[in-house]
Amino acid sequence: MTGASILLDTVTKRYPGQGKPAVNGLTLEIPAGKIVMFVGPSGCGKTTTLKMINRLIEPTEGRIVLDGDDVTRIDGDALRRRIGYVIQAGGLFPHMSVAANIALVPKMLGWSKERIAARVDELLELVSLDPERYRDRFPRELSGGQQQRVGVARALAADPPVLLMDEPFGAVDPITRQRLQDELLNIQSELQKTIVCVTHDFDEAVKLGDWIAIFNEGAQLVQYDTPERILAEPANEFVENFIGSGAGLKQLTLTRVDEVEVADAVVARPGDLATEVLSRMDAVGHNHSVIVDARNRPLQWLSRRQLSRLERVGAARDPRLPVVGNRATLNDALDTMLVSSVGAALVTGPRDTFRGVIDVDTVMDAIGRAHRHARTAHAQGRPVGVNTGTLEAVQASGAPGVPAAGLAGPERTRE
Ligand SMILES: Nc1ncnc2c1ncn2[C@@H]1O[C@H](COP(=O)(O)OP(=O)(O)OP(=O)(O)O)[C@@H](O)[C@H]1O
Repeated sequence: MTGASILLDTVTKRYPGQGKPAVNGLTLEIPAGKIVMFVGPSGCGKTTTLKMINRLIEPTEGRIVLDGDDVTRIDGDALRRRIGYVIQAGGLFPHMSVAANIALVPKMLGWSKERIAARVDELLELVSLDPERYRDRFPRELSGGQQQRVGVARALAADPPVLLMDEPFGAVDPITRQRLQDELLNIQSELQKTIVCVTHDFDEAVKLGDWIAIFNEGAQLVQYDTPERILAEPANEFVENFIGSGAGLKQLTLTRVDEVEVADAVVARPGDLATEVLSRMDAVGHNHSVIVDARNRPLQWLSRRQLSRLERVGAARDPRLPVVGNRATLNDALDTMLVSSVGAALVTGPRDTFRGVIDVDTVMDAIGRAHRHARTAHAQGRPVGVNTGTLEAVQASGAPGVPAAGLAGPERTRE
């Protein structure tokens, strides 16, 4: 694991001229290598809390502890080199190329030219941008999603243990957002950074978060728990309202396509005889066949009727093919199925290769199982989150919120 643990220890932020503190005595443990999502109503102090971690905002009181080191008083610039920071739309410098944007921190750290160039290409590959095509472009020559990818690459440049993200995917369309979220999860499974992310989108919090912190005004922590338990056992009415309607449906966001069994399909290749494909479909009672290219990537999904009009299978790629990646959530899969004429979706794995078919029945089964699992899940290793004292005090008192106490209910945080 490369992530570092973070502790906010009784942290308060008072802005000059403001009556109430923006953040009030918050003690929050952020476990190493996990994704923690901050959600809550506008102005509740999410961004202030996030920016106190890299001291873009200085806490008025309290301590910030990174992997056991008190970093509250160390040089802020030095601290920020250990913490990647991603903001909406990437926050790229418009007059600098993609490569120069990514190279910012490595340059400051005095890396050699060769090392920087190699790192830039490695990171572009990591965020699924072809280095040859993109390294010399300027931000205005990129789509919103591509800019966001470069923003993530830049934040990861010097391999920091911590990544802070402030509404990273707020400015892109829903489909691009879904892809960027999937990519972040893929990157995270490889790198295991500690990621703290502010979002306005509760579904995004459920999809990405190992832990979700739900705040009310003054960064009062209302519930700090796994997405499963927040959905199954909201701490109070505030959380219920925040989750909104369709908590059952949101369970779909908890399960990924690679966790459910996908169905086999009759697979054919360009050039195959249509009659031969049809007879293979007859043999297994299937009404559709998936056409894949030489690298096993889906090209078309043909019905009996479509095949019966052909002599041989063609090589064209259907741009409207309903495809989901295996890191997508069942919610994403359901969205894709609903616009597909087949009422199902094709699932692809690494390098977009075809894995199988997912249909509505599979999704419905999974909802039932997710619900039962959430209710019986253990709350082991739950990090502390309170507005009522230091970590030591909370632990010494054995008060609600202590991870070792384990069974502390969701009512453990005081409002
Ligand atoms: N520089 C500042 N000076 C004075 N008050 C500020 C400053 N920055 C933020 N605040 C106030 O502190 C409170 C918390 O703001 P913050 O930006 O942390 O909230 P947030 O939860 O991130 O909000 P949003 O979801 O709208 O981005 C708000 O009441 C805000 O008006």
